Amino acid sequence: MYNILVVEDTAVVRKILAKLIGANPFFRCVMCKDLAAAKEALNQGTTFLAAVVDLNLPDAPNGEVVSEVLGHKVPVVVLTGNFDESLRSRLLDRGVLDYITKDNRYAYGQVEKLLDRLRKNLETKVLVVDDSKMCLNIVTNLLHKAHFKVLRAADGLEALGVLESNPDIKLVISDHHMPNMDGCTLVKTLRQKSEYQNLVFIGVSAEGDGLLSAKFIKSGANDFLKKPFYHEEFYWRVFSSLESVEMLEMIKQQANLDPLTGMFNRRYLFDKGETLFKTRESYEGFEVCIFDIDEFKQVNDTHGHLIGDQLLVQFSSIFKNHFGDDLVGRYGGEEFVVISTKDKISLHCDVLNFMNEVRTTLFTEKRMAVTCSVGICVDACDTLDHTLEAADAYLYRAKGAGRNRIEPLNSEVA
Ligand SMILES: Nc1nc2c(ncn2[C@@H]2O[C@H](COP(=O)(O)OP(=O)(O)OP(=O)(O)O)[C@@H](O)[C@H]2O)c(=O)[nH]1
Repeated sequence: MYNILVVEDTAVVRKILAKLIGANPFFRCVMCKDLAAAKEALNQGTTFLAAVVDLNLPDAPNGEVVSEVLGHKVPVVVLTGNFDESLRSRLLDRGVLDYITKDNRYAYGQVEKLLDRLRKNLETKVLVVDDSKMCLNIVTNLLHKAHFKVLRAADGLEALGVLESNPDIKLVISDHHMPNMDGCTLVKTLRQKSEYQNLVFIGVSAEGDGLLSAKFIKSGANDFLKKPFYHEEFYWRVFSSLESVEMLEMIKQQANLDPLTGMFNRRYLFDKGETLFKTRESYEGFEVCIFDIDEFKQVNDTHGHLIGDQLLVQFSSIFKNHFGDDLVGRYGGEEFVVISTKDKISLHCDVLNFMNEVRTTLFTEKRMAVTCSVGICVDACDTLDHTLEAADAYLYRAKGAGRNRIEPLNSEVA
């Protein structure tokens, strides 16, 4: 949980901010009506992720709260009705992270979005690459103020080494003219490797005739900044590049998940399953199981589709608990798949334990008893598809033999 300090004298604005910021499960708001209350909150030793402050307070009408909060090294977001451009630029120069005016209803959403960005930054590693110590320090300082974790390198070659030993770096901010390897060569080299396709890369340079920015972008950079840059532009370019890549990652992740149960879907099972299949020699085993809930149609017909959905969610949650070490997913309707690389006896025991839990569980608010049937193929066929087909044939046999059983049953664990 991260604390957010809100210093605002208008009750209705406090209420809006409390609702918006409070809706974020990571945030706890500390509300102050004036500078005196803010001082008290800051001096209590509480750590704040950021502060959202109004400039015109009853006991501090000229933005005095900004110095107070900055003095405690807490990032400041000004939310004000004051549209004075020179005041805005003076405050930004003093290190205020952003100056947001209350001129439309989106302003409040913008504040919440910025706070959430700061929270995500705590876990975001950035590599700054520059041969000038002074430039490295300026950029590092800006990034630290926005809560990023910062690593540094003096040229492109050194950057490659830092990236190799820190695969969780999300963003590179790189100068162009450097000894050993320049910025454009660095980004070109990175984009040739599959592991760096999602890395955000921002080129920076004092050379700004347009040719270099084009060269950077053509080499694979996401954006370009001309030195010297204004820190507001720096932050928003960094934030928006990160957000685009995060959005793409989220879409990719969603594309792999079944929306009802949150389990991996068929597409992902095939993709990941193929990788396991190709490398199966290196594991203790390679088995495929297909589980199918017995007479599930009757559940829908008797209690309706929503109860059927509830049952699937509950079933999949038990399923995930029992096969946490394996590749598992929803194969279709009421069918679930396990692709396992452990030895066949261990897998068989897991299957039996799972089926026993299903048999003894009462499902949904209707407290229904449920069983399932399983087909297991313990010896990989020539392809993954054929292995799945073999497991499916066993499942068919289990259904035909009366359901609520494993086919074939391993005599060593039966
Ligand atoms: N509620 C709900 N039902 C689904 C979903 N996907 C598939 N189904 C239903 O699952 C039922 C599967 O029925 P059948 O294939 O006849 O199988 P069954 O009734 O389980 O019978 P056996 O497999 O032979 O034991 C169908 O009625 C589908 O409409 C879903 O996401 N939610």
